[in-house]
Amino acid sequence: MSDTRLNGNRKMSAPEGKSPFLIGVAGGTASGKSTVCKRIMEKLGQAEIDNKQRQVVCIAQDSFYRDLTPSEIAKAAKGQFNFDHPDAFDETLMKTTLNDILAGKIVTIPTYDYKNHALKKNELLTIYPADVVLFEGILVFYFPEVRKLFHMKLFVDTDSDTRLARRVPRDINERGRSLDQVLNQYMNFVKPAFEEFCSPTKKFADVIIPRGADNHVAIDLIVQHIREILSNNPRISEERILPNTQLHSPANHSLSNKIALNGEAVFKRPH
Ligand SMILES: Nc1ncnc2c1ncn2[C@@H]1O[C@H](COP(=O)(O)OP(=O)(O)O)[C@@H](O)[C@H]1O
Ligand SMILES: O=c1ccn([C@@H]2O[C@H](COP(=O)(O)O)[C@@H](O)[C@H]2O)c(=O)[nH]1
Repeated sequence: MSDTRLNGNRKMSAPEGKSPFLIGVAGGTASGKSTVCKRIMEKLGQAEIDNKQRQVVCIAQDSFYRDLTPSEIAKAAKGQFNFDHPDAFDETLMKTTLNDILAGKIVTIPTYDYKNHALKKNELLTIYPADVVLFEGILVFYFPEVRKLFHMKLFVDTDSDTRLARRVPRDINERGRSLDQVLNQYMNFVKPAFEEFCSPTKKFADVIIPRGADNHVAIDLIVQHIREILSNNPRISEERILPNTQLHSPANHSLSNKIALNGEAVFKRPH
């Protein structure tokens, strides 16, 4: 059965299932990308829903780190491998997987084990066709062929002091690093790669979210926009999705101070 939907000004056909609205969420390490995605899912009433039933799903770019060679594994163990360089990712797999998702296919992706610097190939996540797919990571806008797949591009813009202050405890508590390891990796690889590869991709964003998940106005507006897109889709009944977002009205008048717009419209259509 063929499923055709109007997604912005591009008509997409998904013979095997739904073709989702694909949102890229970029930003430096610990900027709050995952937290912003989590908030969006919560506000769309998706957080508690079983994986198979979800209309909004989130995928991390970390699931597309490439396999390391034995000498790279040795380097990684000594904190000498650059996980912030585009070459650390499997661009082809990222592209194929996102294209499969856009074609409405069910895909499986591994989760990432930061302690061992490797994909957990026996812990696969199944991504079922959904209405909205969020794809978050430091370099999701870096690769042109991946970038062009997004219908909406968000950049989480949190200052570098805050990001480092968040990364240190996170990497120590959740990713098995010592303080020295975190700081050395940050100085040698993370910071220079952010400046060279991640920060320049901010210009591709449709919406820049200063302060990440603290920016409730930006998140509410994004949620509202997603809700409108979904309600324009005749296949999705209103009650299945999206209780109304409460916008914080006192802040509405000063929107331009809250969201840095990168273009003439708040949200651009697919390009
Ligand atoms: N607005 C915030 N206030 C306080 N802590 C935050 C905030 N946003 C994220 N964090 C914390 O900072 C760390 C990194 O956030 P995360 O969303 O995982 O960033 P990213 O996905 O960009 O690496 C996590 O420990 C998270 O709980
Ligand atoms: O084995 C690894 C793989 C990645 N990293 C670091 O992770 C961040 C990206 O994840 P965020 O959640 O966006 O912070 C990247 O900066 C890598 O340096 C790692 O340390 N080890």
